[in-house]
Amino acid sequence: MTNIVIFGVGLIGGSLALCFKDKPGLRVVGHSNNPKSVEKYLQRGVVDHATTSMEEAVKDADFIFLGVPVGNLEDYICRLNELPLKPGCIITDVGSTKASITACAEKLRLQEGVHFIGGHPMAGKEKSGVEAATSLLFENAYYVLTPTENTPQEAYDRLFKLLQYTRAHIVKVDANMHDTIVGAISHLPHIIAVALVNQISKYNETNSLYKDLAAGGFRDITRIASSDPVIWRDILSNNRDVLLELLKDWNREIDTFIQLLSDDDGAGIEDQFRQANRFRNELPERRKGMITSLHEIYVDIPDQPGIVGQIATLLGDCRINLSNLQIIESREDIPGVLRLSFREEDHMEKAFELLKKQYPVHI
Ligand SMILES: NC(=O)C1=CN([C@@H]2O[C@H](COP(=O)(O)OP(=O)(O)OC[C@H]3O[C@@H](n4cnc5c(N)ncnc54)[C@H](O)[C@@H]3O)[C@@H](O)[C@H]2O)C=CC1
Ligand SMILES: O=C(O)C(=O)Cc1ccc(O)cc1
Repeated sequence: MTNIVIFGVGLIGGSLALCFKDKPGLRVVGHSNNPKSVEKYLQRGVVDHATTSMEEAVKDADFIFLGVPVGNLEDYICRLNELPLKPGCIITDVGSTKASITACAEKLRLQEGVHFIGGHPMAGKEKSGVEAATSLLFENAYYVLTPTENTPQEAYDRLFKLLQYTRAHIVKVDANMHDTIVGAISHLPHIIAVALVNQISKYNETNSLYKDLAAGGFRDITRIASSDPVIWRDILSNNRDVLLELLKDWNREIDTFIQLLSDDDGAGIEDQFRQANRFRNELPERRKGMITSLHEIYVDIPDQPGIVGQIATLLGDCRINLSNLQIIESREDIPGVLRLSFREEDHMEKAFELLKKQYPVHI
């Protein structure tokens, strides 16, 4: 039996638990300091066993996942290192930053035969808590691991193998490089979304039409401003140096627009949009990105007349609301791929369950 222990069974910890739960030979144990949370994990069937005792949780652990906020990770590793751990145990985390935790684990002398490998499943959402957890969260997303030169290959391979249950694409990245890149593509956009919402909310105090008229585009690019304040306080503080540099660059981009507008430089504005269009259109089509605004699934469909209508009717009959439907590849020699978008996550999940009985479906 392989024992997997999860500290912090929230959105990410809970989603991992659901990926491993009921898989042959795996037993999932959840830990919380709060007895009510322990009850909740069991009631929701997210784990096989749950406890408030750290010592009991880790007694036979083969893998320990830390799903707590970034600001608590170092404390957890230090406390775990004081407990009797099983030789061969692998400790890993899911924190959105990787440099400081990887350096901390390197510096700390972990018990003989115990290894830490940093991890970051690069998928999530603006909701938090075990209530928002789903086994589909990581499917087709990247999952970064940050082993160091001291990480035994055997330990990396074991974690890599276990993580196949997430159906994510596991990639090895240097921890510092991770923080630089993820700072740019995830942390900076979260700051921008929050700043934009706060700017508009101040205008709204004088005229509530701002809120009433805020539609499509505004909602799309500000969805992530609804993310958990404590989780994001910790991420931004932890990646502070990288973000301060990125924000200086951001100011330069904004200054460019100030200049273009002051000069009434229409061609320059067009050029900014052209450049952005080019890069954005090159982003991977079918990979679940960091900042997905819609819930989408992809269905491989046979190239036969009426098939699109049949799928739409099937969903409609089950009261599943589609927000968009698009054929993204259709040639005679390959099946078409249908992209179905949903505004509601649970509608996407229902559609996934329904359609997978008849067609290959990907997330
Ligand atoms: N939210 C997202 O989309 C993503 C978050 N992450 C990372 O995953 C980790 C967890 O984030 P979420 O699952 O979103 O948060 P969450 O709030 O859903 O879950 C956090 C869990 O940690 C527990 N917790 C909170 N404060 C604690 C403390 N002081 N001591 C012990 N336990 C505590 C909570 O009870 C909860 O079970 C964070 O490190 C975050 O950076 C990684 C990928 C995506
Ligand atoms: O909601 C989104 O689209 C996100 O960007 C989620 C997210 C948040 C934090 C991460 O470390 C990784 C992914």
